[in-house]
Amino acid sequence: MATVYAFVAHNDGVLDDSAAELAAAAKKFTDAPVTAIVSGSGVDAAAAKAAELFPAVWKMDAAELAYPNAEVVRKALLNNLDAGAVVLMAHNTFGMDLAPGLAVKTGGAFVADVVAIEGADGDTLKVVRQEFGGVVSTHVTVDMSAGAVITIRPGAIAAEEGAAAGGAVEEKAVGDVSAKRKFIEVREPEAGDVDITKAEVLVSVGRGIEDQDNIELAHELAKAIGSQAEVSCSRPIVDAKWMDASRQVGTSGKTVKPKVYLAMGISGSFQHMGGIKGGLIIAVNKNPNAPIFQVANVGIEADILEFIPELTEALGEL
Ligand SMILES: Cc1cc2nc3c(=O)[nH]c(=O)nc-3n(C[C@H](O)[C@H](O)[C@H](O)COP(=O)(O)OP(=O)(O)OC[C@H]3O[C@@H](n4cnc5c(N)ncnc54)[C@H](O)[C@@H]3O)c2cc1C
Repeated sequence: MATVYAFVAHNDGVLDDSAAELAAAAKKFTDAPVTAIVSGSGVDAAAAKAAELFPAVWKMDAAELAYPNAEVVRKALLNNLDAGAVVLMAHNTFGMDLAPGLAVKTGGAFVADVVAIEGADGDTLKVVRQEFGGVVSTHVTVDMSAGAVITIRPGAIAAEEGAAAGGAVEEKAVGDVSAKRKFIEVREPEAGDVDITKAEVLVSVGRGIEDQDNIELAHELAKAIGSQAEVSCSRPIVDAKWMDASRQVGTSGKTVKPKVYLAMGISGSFQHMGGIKGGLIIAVNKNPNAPIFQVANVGIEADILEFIPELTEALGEL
């Protein structure tokens, strides 16, 4: 098998959780050393962190890579990758932009949004993807003989605890990365009313809450739980303008790490679940086949419009 690379995401010198997940994902199909690729401007700290997870690290450090422009990064990768390379990256917003074009340019196979890796037999890789919002799993074989670009769903493959690779960092010249796509500006999101990323307990409501007026039920439950609890939501609730975007959990919202996550009337789309990192997930849903029951630690089949007030009342009696 050709060299396996992991393109790792980072921010301000801090590696994204997906970096360790990519290291674990690679070990599921190769015993060979995997090279992490850290791209950006001023990435010494991120490269050093990547070296704790991977036996080798390529540092692509250049002013042109300061902003996440997939066209520029793709060119820098193509200037360095060897023929037949197998490249893993997170199935996040940037990975979705970078990966397909990279596969086209390298001529390798492309598999998106992998949730499990079953192993490899020679150049044939077996992976699992999900269809129909997670209701159906598809087992896919991938011919990696001409290389491959594989995006892995964040949170789907568990990182290894306490991995210490002690890798060596090698600086790579990025080469010609002139691109038609130009960086214009970074727009910070408006500050919201609460910081759900700090909450220990999240009462999170989805479309199952049915009506804007019912959102008050979630606030009452959070109040009954105590000051460590906040209310968060899935994206349809923000789209309906029933809650501020600062409360949205998911790949296009916030990433949260509460001790307890109460998912109320949330189906469990990967875009939502991708924003939950750790903690006990308690899902309440009236549909016994809701995909969230496959990933929740505790599943309760109930109507949340009855369950939430009952739980609030019971907590009030403690
Ligand atoms: C690029 C992109 C980015 C996205 N980013 C995000 C994101 O960051 N966060 C996010 O959440 N979504 C995101 N989405 C949307 C995502 O795909 C789903 O559509 C969304 O998460 C579904 O929200 P939901 O679970 O609340 O609604 P639904 O999928 O409609 O599920 C509602 C659930 O409530 C249950 N229910 C209904 N009534 C009741 C009741 N009375 N009691 C109990 N259960 C009930 C139903 O059985 C169902 O399971 C994104 C989509 C795209 C394309």
